[in-house]
Amino acid sequence: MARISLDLAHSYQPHPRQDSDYALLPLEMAFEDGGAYALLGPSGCGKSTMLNIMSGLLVPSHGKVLFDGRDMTRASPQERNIAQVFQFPVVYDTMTVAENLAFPLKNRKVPEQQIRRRVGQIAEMLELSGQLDQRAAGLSADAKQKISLGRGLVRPDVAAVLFDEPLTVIDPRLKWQLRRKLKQIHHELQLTLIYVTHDQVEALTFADQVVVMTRGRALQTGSADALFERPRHVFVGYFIGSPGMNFLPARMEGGRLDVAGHRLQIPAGRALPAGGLQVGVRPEYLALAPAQQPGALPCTVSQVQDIGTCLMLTAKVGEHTLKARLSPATRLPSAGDTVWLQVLGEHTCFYRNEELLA
Ligand SMILES: Nc1ncnc2c1ncn2[C@@H]1O[C@H](COP(=O)(O)OP(=O)(O)OP(=O)(O)O)[C@@H](O)[C@H]1O
Repeated sequence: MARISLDLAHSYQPHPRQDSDYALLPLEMAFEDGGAYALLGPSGCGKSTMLNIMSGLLVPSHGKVLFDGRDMTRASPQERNIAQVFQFPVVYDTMTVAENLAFPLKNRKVPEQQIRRRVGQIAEMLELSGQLDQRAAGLSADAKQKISLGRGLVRPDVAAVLFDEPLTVIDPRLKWQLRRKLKQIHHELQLTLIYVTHDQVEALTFADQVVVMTRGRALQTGSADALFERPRHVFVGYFIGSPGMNFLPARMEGGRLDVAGHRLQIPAGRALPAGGLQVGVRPEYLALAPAQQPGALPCTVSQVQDIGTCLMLTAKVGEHTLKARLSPATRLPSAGDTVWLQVLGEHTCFYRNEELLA
């Protein structure tokens, strides 16, 4: 295994001139040995480009890729000792499940006995033990993709295993199970796993560290908790969570804080600089408050939905919409009612130019 560090940028164009010409803007980051990472972001943000640069399928147009401090920028995937699992199954139909799983080990001339042991272990982890002697040809797409996952995980000596949206073809019911299984496999095998997805649930279930990306930028790398509690960029606040973070325009002037046109008391212990700000608060932390309570705003209810585990309240403060997750025990307001929502509190984040300030 290896610590993989990147200090690079990539453009598919020969003469990039502006930020939009880059699939990856200049970034510096490291993937620690044995970690479980996810690269998360919307389509086209640069996830596959970053993965392919790590695997050696793509040479970055600028900068370097280091494995344990060694420059591997131009090394092939074989030289890097990387295993990859793609969106669609890569299996040999004429081989049995066991032969497919053994293939990467046979290629490396691993002794037969060790191969049998490792194939047995991986098959058991992925619940393929009962199908080891079956030919891959007759298997379902789910089972074939499980074989691909197994082939990625079977070598104990790889620098890292890279997964590019590996659960796309998997049936939704099995998807949930496999996500958890991969997490468990990570704990058992202690391999470095890097997993590309645009699905936040997939990323947050699987990974210890999630890299949130947009438009060629890696905005924040953090645990599920850090990304939820302290998004360092408004995009992270908006992209993580369901629904995402609420944002309201604010302004500090002459030591006074104005949020969406209302004067509010600055929360204790927060020093805010003068000028324009954005206030970010998660729907989970917006609570109903008594009228005129410090830090609360009067809002007009647009909609209340009972979504089982909670009530989802949609309300307007001026032209701005807020979403609040309220406990099911809450007395139900009706559309058109005025309610006070506690916007400022210990979980509230303040942003300037989209970056977290406090
Ligand atoms: N071979 C290529 N040649 C030119 N441009 C490319 C190439 N591959 C990707 N791009 C562009 O680079 C940007 C990043 O693409 P990339 O595939 O890395 O994003 P992604 O986050 O993996 O998206 P998706 O989830 O849709 O696969 C996009 O604007 C894409 O159009």
